[in-house]
Amino acid sequence: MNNIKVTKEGNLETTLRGKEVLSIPTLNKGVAFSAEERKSLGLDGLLPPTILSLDEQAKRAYEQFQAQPDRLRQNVYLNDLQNRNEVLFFKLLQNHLREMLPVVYTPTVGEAIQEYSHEYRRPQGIYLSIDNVEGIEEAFENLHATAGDIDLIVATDSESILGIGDWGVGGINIAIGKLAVYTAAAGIDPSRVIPVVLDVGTNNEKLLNDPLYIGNRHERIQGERYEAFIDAYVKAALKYFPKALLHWEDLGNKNARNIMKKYNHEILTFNDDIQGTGAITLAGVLAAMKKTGASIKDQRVVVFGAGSAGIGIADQIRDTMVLAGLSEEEANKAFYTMDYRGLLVEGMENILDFQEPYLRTAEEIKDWKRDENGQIPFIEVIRQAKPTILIGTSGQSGAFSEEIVKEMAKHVERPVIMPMSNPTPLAEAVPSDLFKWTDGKVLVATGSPFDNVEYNGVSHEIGQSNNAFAFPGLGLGSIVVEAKVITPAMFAATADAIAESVDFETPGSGLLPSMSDLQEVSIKVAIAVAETAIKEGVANRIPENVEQAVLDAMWKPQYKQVVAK
Ligand SMILES: NC(=O)C1=CN([C@@H]2O[C@H](COP(=O)(O)OP(=O)(O)OC[C@H]3O[C@@H](n4cnc5c(N)ncnc54)[C@H](O)[C@@H]3O)[C@@H](O)[C@H]2O)C=CC1
Ligand SMILES: CC(=O)C(=O)O
Ligand SMILES: [Mg+2]
Repeated sequence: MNNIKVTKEGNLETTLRGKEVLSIPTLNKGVAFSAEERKSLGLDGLLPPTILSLDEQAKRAYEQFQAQPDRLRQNVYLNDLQNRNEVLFFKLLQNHLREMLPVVYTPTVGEAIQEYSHEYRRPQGIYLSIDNVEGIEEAFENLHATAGDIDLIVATDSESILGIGDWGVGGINIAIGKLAVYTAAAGIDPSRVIPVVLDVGTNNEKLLNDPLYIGNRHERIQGERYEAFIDAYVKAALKYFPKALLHWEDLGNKNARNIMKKYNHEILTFNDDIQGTGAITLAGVLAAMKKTGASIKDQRVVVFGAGSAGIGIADQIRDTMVLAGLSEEEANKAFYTMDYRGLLVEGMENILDFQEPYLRTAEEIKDWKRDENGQIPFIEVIRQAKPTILIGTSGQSGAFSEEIVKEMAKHVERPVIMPMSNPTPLAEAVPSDLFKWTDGKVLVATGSPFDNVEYNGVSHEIGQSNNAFAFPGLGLGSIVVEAKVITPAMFAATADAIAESVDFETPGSGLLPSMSDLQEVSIKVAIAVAETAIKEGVANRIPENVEQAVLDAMWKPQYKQVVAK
């Protein structure tokens, strides 16, 4: 912002005074302002007299957090804190990452999104409306930021929020949640990011009928008007912030793929649900191969839920199989993809273009049992395909039933099962059941956090197969080398770096690293991504020492001295 500058010495310099200083979350330190700052910034008498340190404030904030009656209230509390004092919010989050990540991110962010219009207190980020395409540039203009000020923009149109569907303007909270993870995990400077909601209306009747709903109160606009709106957003974002990474979140799967096709080869951008999720799941699969000694070339994979995440995952595992020596055709044949109609087979109606590589032929399944609708049900797919890996990206709570899991376990020594759907209540299975139904043989990772499972005297940590392990480091690495685009090799490097961080020694360790190591893992990912970008020739900036450049770029939750200008 024009009235706040970072000086050469690393101080914050501002022309603002008094209450204005206290109202800007990037500037505000509350009772941590020193006597000198209070004097020069016109804060004397506006604050209680005692000065506390950041650590002391964080202790008090933690007490306040703990006093909240439930997770949603904790989310609202933290959001409020972020809007008051950014450094304190991130300090608290860093101190209690494992405990608070599920509050600012999945699962609780899902509740906060649903309650957005009722819990609304202050705007955060920018709200772009399809009914005012001409206003997009003005919205960016109103941020009063200059070209070099922004590194990252996370945008959603809220059509497919986690597994809970269309939540209109409230989807901005997923962009805010993802950005909090970027900062907590990879030290992306929170003053250099923008959450964006692309409000194209909503098909959610509950919102349309809610008198307090604060988004566009009409049906979702699709087709040419939608595309023009998206294009206007991309153009405006890059006009004002030419180096910014554009992250797409929770779009409907058709739009998500179209946007990827249109922009991914041209600008620095990626789709988190398709590509970030592909990378983290591939990491889990690679770790499973290492734990069992199996080869990725020999896997048979059932993808239950062939949408954005499901096919994004299939694509990245398939590409890795090809690198390991299979032909593309052989690799495609390792997959059995399913949607709400059962197994996807050639000739079915309404097949989406990104699902096509994985369709089974009529010949292959001619002897498979069909249900009364002529479709091939889940249990038959498991019986016939004998998968070694089962991925859940359907948003269908409990779909991995005892019958399904026991059938799978009949055919494979160590079944790899990943119920990836978020938030927690939508998981296809809960880990404790998976241990029980497979006599403890399962290798499991889930999308949302789950407690350890005690089985046969060992406490098993449940790895979180969530793109939160992928996007922060991917973003940081790309930003540090000013990548022109994100290449497939950069996603592969992300997966490798995560898989290498898995604990293969400790009994009961998870299939993915522990969330407590999120920052360490994200740094490794960032270094690997930056190095790969340089190797691939897509880096605009080549630091002498990549590791140092990554570490230097990381923002830390510490107060800067605020000086009056
Ligand atoms: N763990 C992670 O990092 C991530 C998890 N996800 C989760 O994956 C789930 C799906 O998300 P998206 O791929 O974005 O949605 P999507 O709508 O693109 O895909 C969902 C797919 O599930 C299918 N489906 C619906 N009902 C089904 C049923 N009864 N049986 C089989 N398939 C069924 C749909 O036809 C569709 O193909 C969500 O719960 C989301 O939270 C998504 C992205 C990342
Ligand atoms: C984690 C995530 O991106 C999702 O569930 O949509
Ligand atoms: Mg998502």
